Amino acid sequence: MHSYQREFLRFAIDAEVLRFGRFTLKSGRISPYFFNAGGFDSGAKLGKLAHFYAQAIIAGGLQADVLFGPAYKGIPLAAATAIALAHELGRDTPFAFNRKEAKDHGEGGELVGSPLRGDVLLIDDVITAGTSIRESAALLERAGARLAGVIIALDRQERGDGERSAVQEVGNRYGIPVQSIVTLDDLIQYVAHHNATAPGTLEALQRYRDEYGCASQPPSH
Ligand SMILES: O=P(O)(O)OC[C@H]1O[C@H](OP(=O)(O)OP(=O)(O)O)[C@H](O)[C@@H]1O
Ligand SMILES: O=C(O)c1cc(=O)[nH]c(=O)[nH]1
Repeated sequence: MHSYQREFLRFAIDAEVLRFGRFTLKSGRISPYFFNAGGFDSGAKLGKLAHFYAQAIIAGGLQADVLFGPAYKGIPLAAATAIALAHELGRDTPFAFNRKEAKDHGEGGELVGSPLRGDVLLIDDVITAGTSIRESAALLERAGARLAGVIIALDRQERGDGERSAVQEVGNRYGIPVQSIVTLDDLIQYVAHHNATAPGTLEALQRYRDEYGCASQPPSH
């Protein structure tokens, strides 16, 4: 694990974005941990988060014409990361996001921000079963753009439809790179080596990985 990944996990745990307990996921799975990007709830925290995304985008060599953040939590991520890319790296990248309910007055429609065109880099917080990414890929296709890559904060490394992880399935299905700042393996490694969580947390994470983890975990970046 790189030092920026350890720093990111400490940041997410301190901000209580990464919490441990009992959580029901969109997929219906009951998870002993949850990543709630909504907890990056101040200008300083969001700015720091965007810096980690920008670092991971560079580390993964990801290029795009437009950044796209799916509603809801992807919206501030796309906006903040576009600012970080412009200020820190001099890459002024257009960004866009969608509405979950299409607007029927004013400018109307489900898309906000830059027109979606060319290669689009999708930015989100987590991938669990991959539903959200598939929905976004269909939306991009309808708009005439191409999903060219995905960047997320946490790859939960869970099985999707088959034995492979949802991240691997998304990568193979669309032939695109899927980059994360950290993975569940990184989190387990971090919890094992730092006294940052309640007793029993490590074992609960390991049991969850045994139950829902993919057959072979992708390498940690
Ligand atoms: O890989 P998946 O199984 O789709 O799960 C991950 C998705 O679930 C959450 O979004 P959610 O749709 O719950 O909405 P929110 O952003 O409005 O919280 C999360 O932000 C991811 O987009
Ligand atoms: O799978 C989900 O629904 C999910 C998991 C997680 O860690 N964070 C989140 O916002 N959603």
